[in-house]
Amino acid sequence: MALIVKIGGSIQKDEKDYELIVKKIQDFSKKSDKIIVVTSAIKNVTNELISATSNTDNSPNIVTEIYERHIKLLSKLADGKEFENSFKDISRLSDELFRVAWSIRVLDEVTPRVRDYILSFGERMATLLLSAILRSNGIEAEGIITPPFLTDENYGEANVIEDLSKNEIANILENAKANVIVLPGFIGRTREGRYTTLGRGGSDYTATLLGKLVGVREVRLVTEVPGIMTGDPKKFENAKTISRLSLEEAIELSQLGAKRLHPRTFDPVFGSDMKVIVESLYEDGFTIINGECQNNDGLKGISLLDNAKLITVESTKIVGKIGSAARITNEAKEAGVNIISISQPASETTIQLVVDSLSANRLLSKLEEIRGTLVKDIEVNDINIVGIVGCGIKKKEISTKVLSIASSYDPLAISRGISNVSMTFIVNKDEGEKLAKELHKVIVSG
Ligand SMILES: Nc1ncnc2c1ncn2[C@@H]1O[C@H](COP(=O)(O)OP(=O)(O)O)[C@@H](O)[C@H]1O
Ligand SMILES: N[C@@H](CC(=O)OP(=O)(O)O)C(=O)O
Repeated sequence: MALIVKIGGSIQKDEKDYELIVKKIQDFSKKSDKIIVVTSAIKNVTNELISATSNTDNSPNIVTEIYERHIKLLSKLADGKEFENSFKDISRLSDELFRVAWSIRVLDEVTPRVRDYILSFGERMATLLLSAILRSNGIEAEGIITPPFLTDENYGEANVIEDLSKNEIANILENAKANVIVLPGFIGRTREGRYTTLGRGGSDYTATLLGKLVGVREVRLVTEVPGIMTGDPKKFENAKTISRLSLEEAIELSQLGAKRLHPRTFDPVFGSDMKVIVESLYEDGFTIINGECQNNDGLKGISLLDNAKLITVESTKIVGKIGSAARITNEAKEAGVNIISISQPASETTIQLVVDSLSANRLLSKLEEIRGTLVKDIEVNDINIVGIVGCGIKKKEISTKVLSIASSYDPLAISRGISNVSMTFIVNKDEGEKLAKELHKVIVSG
């Protein structure tokens, strides 16, 4: 039975990391006759490529630095013929990237299609590097840089066409010469052969979707933290690994930003008996994700989103008027702004929208255009979003406890997520961290 192993970008930074990755793949090879390794771009490369697309003056320098990092790692970790061949392959890809970097510098324009094309180099170069390192360490591995998925043309957040991709993947597996196949995560291609990306964190989603399309039992997401934790260990000092999450809990936590997982990561797991394991390259501890809520489930994890704005649109003209909410949300659509949360009191006098701080101004200027018609007043507040997840929240005694803690922070809005396994509180910006830490204490103390 094949096994899918996703190697995150956070654990691809230096020689030590690659030594541990080699060891991990060797260990997995003892248990599984076919391994599909999905790789992300090496640490920070996607962010750097994004900055190349917004800071076009500097793009040739950025891509030169990316190329040098790959070659430096290759020269330390591969030798002889392996080094020579892979050096040529990585250099060929980098030449192409360098030419694109110069064109965007000259044109000072990057379309969504070109942006995805540029981002695709991160995962493609990582595929060449990782497969070369595995081979240099005696693992029979083949790197295939063609993305395994066919997608639509929704650049930046492409949708995978599953039936066509299934055939593609079957072809890849049939023609592969090695038992360890390294594929690029995060990227796809259209039927015309143009590169697309699936959205940030998309390699985790690549791994689970491949798992579904190939029909595997287990997908392993290998990263720098020992599983999905009760809170981001960078924000919550005493965060602990969550040993098991039901699918609903995992979906809620990933949507709320835990472990920077792509929001669709767990979609492919529905209706299958595939389990997903999130584990660390460096230490023991892992999270198993599968199945439904269990009776003894309590509270599992917390998230704190601290860069959001609450936009309150006030208008007596909204009351009882069919289509007014649609009109407001359509402004967000027109502005290309994702609505994180939306609410309206039964009096229908206001509509509250929560959006990312970075996109708030785009929405505000669209709303200003309809001031005086549908919109009377607009209020903007800096807020935090605190989300708490766990099947236990369905139990009255647990939800009462959570609500009573939150009530002392005077939440601006409260909502519940899928299958009632989460609660989200919108609070003023200076209150979020305190509330999240207090709720986190309740989770950790069980
Ligand atoms: N609840 C959480 N559990 C674990 N990690 C979290 C959580 N919330 C946020 N993170 C952050 O996610 C990071 C790992 O995600 P990411 O950098 O995308 O890894 P990778 O590149 O390996 O996919 C961790 O370093 C951690 O700071
Ligand atoms: N490289 C892409 C895809 C990805 O999933 O990366 P990572 O596994 O490092 O989160 C990104 O940064 O969005």
